[in-house]
Amino acid sequence: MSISSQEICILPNKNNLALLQTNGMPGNLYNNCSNLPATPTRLERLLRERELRKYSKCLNDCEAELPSSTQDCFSPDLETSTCWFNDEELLETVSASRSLNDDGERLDFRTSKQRLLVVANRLPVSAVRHGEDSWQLEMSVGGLVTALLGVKEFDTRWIGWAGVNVPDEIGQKALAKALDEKLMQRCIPVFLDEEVVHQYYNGYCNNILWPLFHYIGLPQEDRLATTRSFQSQFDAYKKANQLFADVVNEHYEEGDVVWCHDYHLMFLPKCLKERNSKMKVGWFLHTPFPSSEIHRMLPSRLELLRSVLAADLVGFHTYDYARHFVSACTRILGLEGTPEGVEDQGKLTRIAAFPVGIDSERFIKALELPEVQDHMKVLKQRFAGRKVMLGVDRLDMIKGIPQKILAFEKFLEENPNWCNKVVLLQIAVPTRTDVPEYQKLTSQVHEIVGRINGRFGSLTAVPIHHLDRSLDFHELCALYAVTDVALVTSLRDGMNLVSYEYVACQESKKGVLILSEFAGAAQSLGAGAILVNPWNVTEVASSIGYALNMPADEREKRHHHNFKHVISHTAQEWAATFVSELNVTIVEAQLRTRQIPPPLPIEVAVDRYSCLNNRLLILGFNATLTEPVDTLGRKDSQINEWEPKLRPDLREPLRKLCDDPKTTVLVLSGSARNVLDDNFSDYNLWLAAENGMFLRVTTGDWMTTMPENLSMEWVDSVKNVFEYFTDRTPRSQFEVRETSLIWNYKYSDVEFGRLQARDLLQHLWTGPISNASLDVVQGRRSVEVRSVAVTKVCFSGIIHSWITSYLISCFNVYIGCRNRSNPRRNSS
Ligand SMILES: O=P(O)(O)OC[C@H]1O[C@H](O[C@H]2O[C@H](CO)[C@@H](O)[C@H](O)[C@H]2O)[C@H](O)[C@@H](O)[C@@H]1O
Ligand SMILES: O=c1ccn([C@@H]2O[C@H](COP(=O)(O)OP(=O)(O)O)[C@@H](O)[C@H]2O)c(=O)[nH]1
Repeated sequence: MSISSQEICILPNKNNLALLQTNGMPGNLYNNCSNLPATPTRLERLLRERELRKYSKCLNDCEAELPSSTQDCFSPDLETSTCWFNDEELLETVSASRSLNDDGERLDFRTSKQRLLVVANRLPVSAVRHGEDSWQLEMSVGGLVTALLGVKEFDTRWIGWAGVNVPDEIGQKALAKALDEKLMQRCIPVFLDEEVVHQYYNGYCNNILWPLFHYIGLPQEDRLATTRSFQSQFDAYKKANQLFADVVNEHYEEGDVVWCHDYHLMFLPKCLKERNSKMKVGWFLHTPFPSSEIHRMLPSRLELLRSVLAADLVGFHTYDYARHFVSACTRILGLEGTPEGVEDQGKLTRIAAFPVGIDSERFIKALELPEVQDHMKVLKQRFAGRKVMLGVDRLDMIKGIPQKILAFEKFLEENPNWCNKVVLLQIAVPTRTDVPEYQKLTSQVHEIVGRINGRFGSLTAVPIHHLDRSLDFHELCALYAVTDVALVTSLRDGMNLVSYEYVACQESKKGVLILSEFAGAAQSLGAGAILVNPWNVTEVASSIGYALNMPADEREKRHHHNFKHVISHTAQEWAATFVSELNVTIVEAQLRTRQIPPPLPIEVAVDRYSCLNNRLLILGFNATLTEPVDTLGRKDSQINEWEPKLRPDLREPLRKLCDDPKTTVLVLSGSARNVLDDNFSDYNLWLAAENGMFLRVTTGDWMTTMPENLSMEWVDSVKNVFEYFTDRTPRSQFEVRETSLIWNYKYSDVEFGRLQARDLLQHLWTGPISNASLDVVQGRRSVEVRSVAVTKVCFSGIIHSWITSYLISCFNVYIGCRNRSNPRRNSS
């Protein structure tokens, strides 16, 4: 079949790439592309990317064949059609979507489905062994599986653990084969031995990270033993992540998108990028990310954050989780948080919220299936005359099952007339059964259910039906469809897809959703659901009463609102949005990299250095030769740390450099003369204090380059302002130098420090310095006020003439200073 005028054609034309769009196609956004800005915004890039993929998919679906010559595509219609992109950037976007063939000139529409490697701890199926080489595969239960099975737009391979130990090669080969043939998404197993699973999955993942991320905290009392085995569990975690990385590397093809999932694989982005820095890596967290104060408790807090930041794009269900993550990176790692993400040494990791959804169509369509209808009939008969409330959860402490049941008990207590008229069906799917905490929870729940049924039940009926098992998809849909109220009381929950599924199946009944405000879903379904604090049993009990008595029109309105959301925010949309964002992030990163001067390759520098005879090394002091700041502010009690000190490990190398007759060293700093004297008097070098206002060789006296008429009348009033803010900003300090004043808050709480700095600047601008000829320099964590003539830039003029007149003829000059993470924000 050839491409008709109702389809599109992507043509490369010499240097430009034109995407020609004909009338009938969707995506009219760029119909008038002469308006397309030369430098598109991120949103525009994203829209292009998404549209492009839609087109490719469209062509793919109708199996369009490429005409023998791209010129064949021209038709009168096409002549008048819209010309899209014509920039190099689009070429990258297109090739990112794998539409570009090897020679980069023609596009192969048929390979345009982007290859996606989904890497998650768990495969969508769990394996049960039936013989030496025979395996039975069963669907895994959990929101992550539900969400990812809904992803259909990509050529997906799923890499994960099959939930079983397979020590022998025959078994491994047979399982790999069975998985390869499974489902529409091919599955590739990662084999983990029992000890690794015990330490990594049961231990580090489910006994440490999971409770911590859900605000349950680190092991205490009977979980205290974990504290001692923490390091070995963390080692197993890293080892397991490396095993996942090995499998990814084995199956990776250039251009693939690698999407890592969840708290089990926080180390994976780093492992992958270390091996191949060009790999497109995204990481998504399905759980909450807690406040930085909670994350801070984790002994491996730094390593985990750094590893995740190796990814190009990091995603969370909600803006709150993303915000917490950025805050952990700024407070714990001391990095720069920007509206786009987190920046470290010029590298930006994009951080954003991507709320997951479900494959709503699958649920809606399932309701028509005869087997689902049959289940519905049976359920309706079984509970005729009673209102039915539903709970569907993994039997996990975060799901608040005991709290839910206690609230239901309270409701029955307070509303005895409802006793025989309402029933709670609780599906509690066993999970992580090897972890003692989960075993304990099971007994606790059984005990409460038994007590309440004993208290409120009769010979013929009990108020709570509790099932410790999972249901198949059809049974579950039937339950969702016939019940009157769904009760989700998670104490914390990344998203909670059960609430989405319930809404999707309630188009006819319009049941009520009672939803914990601590589930991510509360942010999307909050307007239609009754939101509750699950810890407040009284509130939940009264919400149950409200839901059971809710008039039909209110139910309808609430349901309609949520239904609209569920059908428009699907799992497919979620994945497509994430991958588009990842593709665009990579294009933008490439554009950024081109703007930043590349780091000097060490070998080249060393080579050049070695073959020269007269060298001048100009070194910065603060953060170049001093200890880095402990971003957690632990050194606050050690006042002497506030004084900048030459790093002990640099003393020897510096001495060697200074003693080398072929090398002259100059330390150029904003610090005062006495600070440089204290640190460098013993070395044979040049010192330039206060940004070059003072200069001396250590064997001689200080000279000044300060202009004679430099006015310092402003100092006292600025000092008053600095004093005021130092008093009110714990761990901040100010320094009075001979030509400038500097207030710094590098040991203070970074966010508070920034607010205070803003306020301080306001005071300065409207007060003491409003008319003075001063420079106010806002540093990364400081504010400096100095006379206009006092800057390193001025000094560079001075040094330039000094070097020219005195040294340049015989020296080769090197300048060393700290790596600035955000040049825009740094002044001086
Ligand atoms: O694999 P398991 O240890 O048996 O646990 C099942 C899954 O539980 C968690 O699900 C989360 O993902 C959902 C979808 O994004 C979300 O709605 C829910 O709030 C989360 O709890 C876990 O994060 C997965 O990795 C597990 O596979
Ligand atoms: O018997 C059951 C009970 C639950 N689920 C599925 O398990 C997932 C639970 O996801 P959710 O996001 O609510 O929580 P998670 O278990 O991932 O924490 C949902 O998709 C349910 O359809 C299932 O397949 N069978």
